[in-house]
Parts: sequence; structure tokens; C-alpha cells
Amino acid sequence: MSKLKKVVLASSSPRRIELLKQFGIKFDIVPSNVDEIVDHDLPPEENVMNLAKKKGEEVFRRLGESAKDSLIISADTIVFIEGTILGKPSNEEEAFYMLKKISAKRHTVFTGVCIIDDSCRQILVDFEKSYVYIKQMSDEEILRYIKTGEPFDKAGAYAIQGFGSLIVEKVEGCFYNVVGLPLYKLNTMLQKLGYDLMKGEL
Ligand SMILES: Cc1cn([C@H]2C[C@H](O)[C@@H](COP(=O)(O)OP(=O)(O)OP(=O)(O)O)O2)c(=O)[nH]c1=O
Repeated sequence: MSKLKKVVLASSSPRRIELLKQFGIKFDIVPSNVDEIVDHDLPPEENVMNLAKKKGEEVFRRLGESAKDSLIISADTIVFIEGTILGKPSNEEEAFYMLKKISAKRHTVFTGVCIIDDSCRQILVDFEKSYVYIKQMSDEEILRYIKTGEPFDKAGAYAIQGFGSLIVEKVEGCFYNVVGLPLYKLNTMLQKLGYDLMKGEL
């Protein structure tokens, strides 16, 4: 029988919180304090797995005793195009640069997922990738999109689930991976540890 005491989502992302909520499980929300520094010498999948793991481990350490027998889920999402990793834009200029770069092209979205299960002393880290095709955008369209305010806390400066749906022509692969939490991958990882979101179990 599982000794699991609680589930923690180590994230401040409203998308990740909503996506996990739909399975009716109870979980605490504890955002990590990790500086999201990308290592441009490492491949994108290594970056997202390293960052997801760092986020989970930081929250695990900070929770101390109360992390005992808990299961901590964390994730990190980036956009990868033509050898460049795009994180979250910190201002309008960066958002413009990113949107201009992904315009009329296909890019890859990588999300790393980390699960720390203290009840069985296991850490699983994996990643998912999806391909997203963005329509050709004029500078005016890019500026109009930036005005919605949506790009700022999103990797690659767009949100497929919002106004960004109007600039995405096509997605190949897991849609939820693009939103920030690849649910199919997450459940396959949970199944390796003996849980299943389909059974409302965790
Ligand atoms: C590409 C894309 C990204 N995103 C979001 C998902 C993530 O929240 C964000 C990428 O930043 P992350 O650093 O992965 O996550 P975060 O800082 O929002 O939250 P935390 O580290 O606390 O878990 O971009 C969308 O919501 N829609 C999209 O279409």
C-alpha cells in the first residue's frame, strides 16, 4: 500500500494548475524559486529536464519535513527554433523579436517533467516535444498581439490556448505539452510509479 501523504505541484503557472485540477485530485501549490537560466551549450531537451528537476528539488528541500512521503510534480517549457532557445520575454521588444522569429515557420516546444516520489524514494525526469506552425505575421499583427498582454509569461511569447490560437496554423504532437504540462507523458510517468490519473488516483 502506498504511503503517499500528499501531492505538490511545484509551479506558479495557472495553466499547469488548471490542467492538473481537472482530474479531481487534491494537491498543494508551491511555486519554486529557481532562476530559470538556460544553458545554450546543451540541447533543448536537456535544458527542460534539468530545469524541471531543479524546480522539484528546490521545492522538496524547502518543504523539509513536510515533504516526507509526498509526490512533487514540476515542469519547464521552452520554444526551440533554428538552434535558438526562447524562454519567456521580459519586455515588449523581446516579445516582438520572438514573434518575428517564429512567424511563418515551424518551431518545437519542449517540456521537461520531473516527479519526485518521496514515499518510494524515486525521481523520474522525462520530456515531451511538439511541433507548432505559426502563420506569417506582419509587424502590425505582431504588435496587435503583444497589446493583448498575453505573450509576457509564455515561452516563445505566445499562448496556444488564448489569442495565440489565432496565429497557430497546426500542431503536431501533444497539445497540452505546448500549454506547459504534457498530460499523456505525465500519466505514463505516474503509471511507472504505480499511480493513474484515469483512476483519480494519486
Ligand atoms: C508555448 C506556450 C507556453 N505557455 C506557458 C507555459 C508555461 O507557464 C510558460 C513557460 O514558462 P515556465 O518557466 O515553463 O513556467 P512558469 O514560469 O510559467 O511556471 P513555473 O516555473 O512556476 O512552473 O509558458 C503557454 O501557456 N502557452 C503556450 O502556447
